[in-house]
Amino acid sequence: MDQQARLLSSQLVHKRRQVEVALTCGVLAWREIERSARRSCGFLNNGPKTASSHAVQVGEIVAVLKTKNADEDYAETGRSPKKAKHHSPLYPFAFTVSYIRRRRQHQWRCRDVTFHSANEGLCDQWIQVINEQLSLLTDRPKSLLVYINPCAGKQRGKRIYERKVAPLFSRACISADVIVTERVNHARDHLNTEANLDKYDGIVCVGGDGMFSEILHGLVTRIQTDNGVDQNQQDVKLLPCGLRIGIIPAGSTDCICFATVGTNDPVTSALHVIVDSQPMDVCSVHHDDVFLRYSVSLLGYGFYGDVLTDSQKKRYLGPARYDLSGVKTFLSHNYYEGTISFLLAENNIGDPRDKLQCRSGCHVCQHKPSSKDVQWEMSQETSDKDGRVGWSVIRGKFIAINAASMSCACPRSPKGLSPSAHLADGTTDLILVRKCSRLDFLRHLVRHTNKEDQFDHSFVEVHRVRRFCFQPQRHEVVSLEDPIESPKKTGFRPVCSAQTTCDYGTSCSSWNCDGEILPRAAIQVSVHCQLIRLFARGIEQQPPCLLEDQCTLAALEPSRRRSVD
Ligand SMILES: Nc1ncnc2c1ncn2[C@@H]1O[C@H](COP(=O)(O)OP(=O)(O)OP(=O)(O)O)[C@@H](O)[C@H]1O
Repeated sequence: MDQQARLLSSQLVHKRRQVEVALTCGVLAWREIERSARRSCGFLNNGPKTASSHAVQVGEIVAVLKTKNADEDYAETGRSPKKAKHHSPLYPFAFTVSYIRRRRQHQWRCRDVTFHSANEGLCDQWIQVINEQLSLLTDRPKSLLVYINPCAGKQRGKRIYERKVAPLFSRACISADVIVTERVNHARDHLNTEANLDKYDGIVCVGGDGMFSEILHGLVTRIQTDNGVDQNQQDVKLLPCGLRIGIIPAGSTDCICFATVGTNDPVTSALHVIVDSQPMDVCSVHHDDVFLRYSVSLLGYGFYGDVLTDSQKKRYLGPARYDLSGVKTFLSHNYYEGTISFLLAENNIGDPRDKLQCRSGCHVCQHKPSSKDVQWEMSQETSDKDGRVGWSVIRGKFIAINAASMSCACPRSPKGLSPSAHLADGTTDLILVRKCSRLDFLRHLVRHTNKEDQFDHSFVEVHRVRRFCFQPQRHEVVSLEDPIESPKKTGFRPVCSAQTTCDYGTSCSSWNCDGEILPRAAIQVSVHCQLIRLFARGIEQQPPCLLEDQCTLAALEPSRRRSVD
C-alpha cells in the first residue's frame, strides 16, 4: 500500500525517552523504543497494548514549529524557560507538532508534542516534510473575516475570541480581520454591501444563533445580488456560497453550533474552523412573491412560535424566559387551523423514523439527489399548481407544525425535535402535531428527552419533504373572550384552547424561524440542498481509534522509503 509508505522516519527523543517517529501521507505516529522492545521480549504483556504508541491524522495536525532551545528562549524573553527540563544538552534541537486531541463529549483541544534531536538538520527536515503534507490540505482557510457580537450571551464574545480563538488561528497561520459589531444587523449589512469577499476563505461569527443568522443572510443575499439572482422568486435556484461559515459559540442560544459539532465550546469550534468543512442545507421562506427569511434549523408554527413570541416580551429575564414562556404556552394549550401541503422527498434514501442519525461522513447526506430526481420533483410541482399532482395536502387543527432541517438537538433535548433529520440531504422533516389533550401533548414533549419515539403517537405524523406551504384557516386574530375586539389587545396571541368547548375556529399563530418571528403566517418553504458550507464535520459517532487501526500501526513498521536517523 503505497499510501502507507513512510515519507520520513527517525529515532528522536520525546520527554527524555527514545521514540521512533514515522510520517506517512495520512498519519504521524510515534512509539517509545525501549518499551516496545521490552514488550516484544514478553514484558509488559499485561499492560495496555498501545500504552506508549501515539498517532495523529495529518489532517488533524494544526501546525509544526521549530522549538527554541532553552538558551535562545532565555535570550529572547528573559523568562526562565519552563520546559528547560526537557532540553538535554545532548539533544539541543527540537520541533513541536500541535494537533487535535479529543476529550469527552465531542470536545477538542490542541495538544503539543515536542521531539528533540542532536541534529538540527533533521529537525528542519521534519518541519519541512510535515509542512509539505499540510500544504496539500488545500481546503484549510488562510484568511478569515470575523464578526464578534459583544452583546451576545454573557457578553464575553470579545474575551473568548482574544483568549481562546485568536491564538489558535495564529498558530495555524490563519490571518483574521476582526469586526466588533456595534448594532443589530451590522454584520449582515456589512457582508451585504461593503465586505471584500474575495479576500477571505470564510466568515466566522462569535455569538449565538442570531449572529449566525445574520451572517447567513448577509452572505447568501450578497452572492445572489452579485450574480443577479432574485431571491423573491420562490422557484429560483440559489447560487451556493464559496465562502465557508464558522460559529464560535458565545451566545445564550447556540443550537446550530451544538447540532453541527456536538458541543458548545469555543476552542473546539476554533479547531473545526482550522481543519473542517461540511455542506449544509438552507430553507428559503416566502410569502407569495416576497422573500421573508432563510432557515437552517427550525421553522415552528403554533407551540414553538407562541413560546418565542411570549419570550420576546420577557427579554429582561435572560435565558430563563424560554422556560417560563414554555410553561405558559403549554398551559394555554392552543391549537390552530390551517392547510399544509408538501412535496415528499421521494428519492431520499432516509426516513424521519429510521433512527439513522446524521453523523460526520453521513452517507444519507452524501447521497445527493441527482439533477434528474430534482427535475422530476420540479415537474411534479408544476403539476401541483394546476392539479395538485405529487403534493400531499392536509387540512386540520394543529398544536404545532414544525419543520426541522437538522435534529435541533441542544443540551436540554439531546435527541432534538427530529433525531434523524439530516444537515445536508436537501430535505426538512415536517412534524405535524394535531389537536390532542394536554396530557397527550405533554407525553409527546417528554419523549424529546427520553429514549421513546416522539413520533409514535396517533396525533403526530412526520414527513421528509423538499417543499411545503402553509395557509392558515383565518388571517385575522380571533379572541376566545371576544372574537372581534380582542385582537388589538393581544396582538398575535392565539385563542382557541383545546380544553374549551368553543369552536370559533382558530386564529393565526406565528412562525418561529430559527429564533426570529416571521411577519406572515402563510408561507412557502423550499429546501436548497447544500447551499452553504460550515466549518464543522457533523457530530462524530465515536472518536476514530487510531491506535488500533492497522494502517496507523503500519506507519511504525520497518521503513519502506525515506528513513533518517
Ligand atoms: N453590537 C450589538 N448590539 C446589540 N445587538 C447586537 C449587536 N451585534 C449583534 N447584535 C444582535 O444581537 C442578537 C442576538 O445575538 P446572538 O444570537 O449572537 O446572541 P444570543 O445571546 O444567543 O442572543 P439570543 O439568545 O437573544 O438570540 C442578534 O440577532 C444580533 O443581530
